Amino acid sequence: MTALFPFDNSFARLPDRFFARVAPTAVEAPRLVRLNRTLALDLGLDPDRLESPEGLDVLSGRRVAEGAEPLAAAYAGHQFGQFVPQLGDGRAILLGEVVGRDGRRRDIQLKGSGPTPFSRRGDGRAALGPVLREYLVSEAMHALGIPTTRALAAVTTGEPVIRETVLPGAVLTRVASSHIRVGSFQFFAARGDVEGLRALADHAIARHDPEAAEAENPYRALLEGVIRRQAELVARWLGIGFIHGVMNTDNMSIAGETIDYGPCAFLDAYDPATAFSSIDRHGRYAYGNQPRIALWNLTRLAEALLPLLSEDETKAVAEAEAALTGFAGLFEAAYHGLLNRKLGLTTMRDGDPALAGDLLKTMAENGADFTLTFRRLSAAAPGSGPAPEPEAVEAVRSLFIDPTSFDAWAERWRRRLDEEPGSAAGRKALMRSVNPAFIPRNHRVEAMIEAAVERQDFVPFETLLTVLSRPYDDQPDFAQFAEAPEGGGRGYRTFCGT
Ligand SMILES: Nc1ncnc2c1ncn2[C@@H]1O[C@H](COP(=O)(O)OP(=O)(O)OP(=O)(O)O)[C@@H](O)[C@H]1O
Ligand SMILES: [Mg+2]
Repeated sequence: MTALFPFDNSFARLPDRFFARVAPTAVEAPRLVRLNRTLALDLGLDPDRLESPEGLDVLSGRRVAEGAEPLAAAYAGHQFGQFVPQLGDGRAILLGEVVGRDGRRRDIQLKGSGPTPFSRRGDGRAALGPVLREYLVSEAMHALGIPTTRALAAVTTGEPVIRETVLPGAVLTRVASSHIRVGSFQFFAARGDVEGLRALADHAIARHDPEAAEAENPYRALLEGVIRRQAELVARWLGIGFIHGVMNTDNMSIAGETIDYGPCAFLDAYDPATAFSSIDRHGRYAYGNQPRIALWNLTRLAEALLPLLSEDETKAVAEAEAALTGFAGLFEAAYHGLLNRKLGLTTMRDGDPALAGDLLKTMAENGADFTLTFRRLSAAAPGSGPAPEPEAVEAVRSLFIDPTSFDAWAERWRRRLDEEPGSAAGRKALMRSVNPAFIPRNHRVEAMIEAAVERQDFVPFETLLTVLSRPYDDQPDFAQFAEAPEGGGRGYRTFCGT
């Protein structure tokens, strides 16, 4: 019989000091909450077998799958600006890598599968609520078209985890292009281990930037690759109102995927100062700060890479600075390009960033819901055909405390659209493809978690997954899932470390 996972491991071939080999801890009474059958097929796996008792044993950590080489990776990281030289996978265990049907190599990792040598004071476990949040939000991000780690399965363990209260335990099977983080490089840099740093960089180049190997300075090319991916990723986050919530350097992926959905949340009413995480008291990781923090983290990566950039220290710093200088332009281009598409503009003119910026400012002053404003604008966009229905315009206006402030802006928008090529239908289709109707609204995610944890009711989880798998379609049967919460969702809080 063939193996459940056709593992083809490369990270496990790196030197011993990169990780601790450790098996998952067996759990009492595992039960499958959900298997992502579509993803399983994409990875070339057999979903029926994964759903069988044999699969459940592996997905819950009761049995080590054939070919797996379980390990917890070492990494360091800046947490809220403070450097911690040793973190590492304290509750995650990499089983190995598989090469999917698309030829892409992906990590298969269990999160919440028991203690590792990096657990510090933690129990190595995850509670059901955060596991369901990560499953749902990462899959929603994927459907929204945003680079992310994926969720292959969620299982309950049948064992309690002790947090502020006693909660049901769970394990998430996470799939990622890799789990190499900015903090992975910081781990070796902090130890002055240049050979470790080089081995990690070469591994990262092979996996994420193979063309960098041919560059004049491969390590600068790697740094530039990470900078480009992160600049584009953060622009995409802003485009859907995503707030990561804990952008520590150990939560920033070299592959450019969104990773670690601990305290993440989405904007309801637009306000760039929004920070939902209870431990983010100074708003370090607020919505509008994310580009600045990404650059701060990338600067830490560049510092870690200095010994590889050149043997001459002055030259190394010059290489790092030159690469980092590129961030602003890449981010601005991605962000303003996206904002323009959200407004139905396919060309870029000098005044466009100000036009978009003034809409956002008016939304902030008027408590307008971010997602609804842009989605409804798609229906209110004028074109070469008949004028938009008055109801469509009114649907946007009504989101603003002072609707006349929207009218003043909309006048400028219409004049700008008059200069655009293309048909009205094409414009609407473009806008609908970048302005989702459905995002994982915070109040819906909380209600879903409460139902599962308090009442063992997984129907809201399944329903939300269904709705969020087609975020750009109208889905009239699920219209209530597009609605904003009462009061713009301002009092919402998320909690870390669960
Ligand atoms: N319950 C726990 N037991 C042991 N270690 C933990 C626990 N919770 C968090 N940690 C560790 O604390 C550090 C910071 O946690 P953080 O919340 O950023 O990550 P995470 O959600 O556990 O994992 P990841 O970044 O892999 O998604 C990580 O090294 C993590 O492994
Ligand atoms: Mg983390």
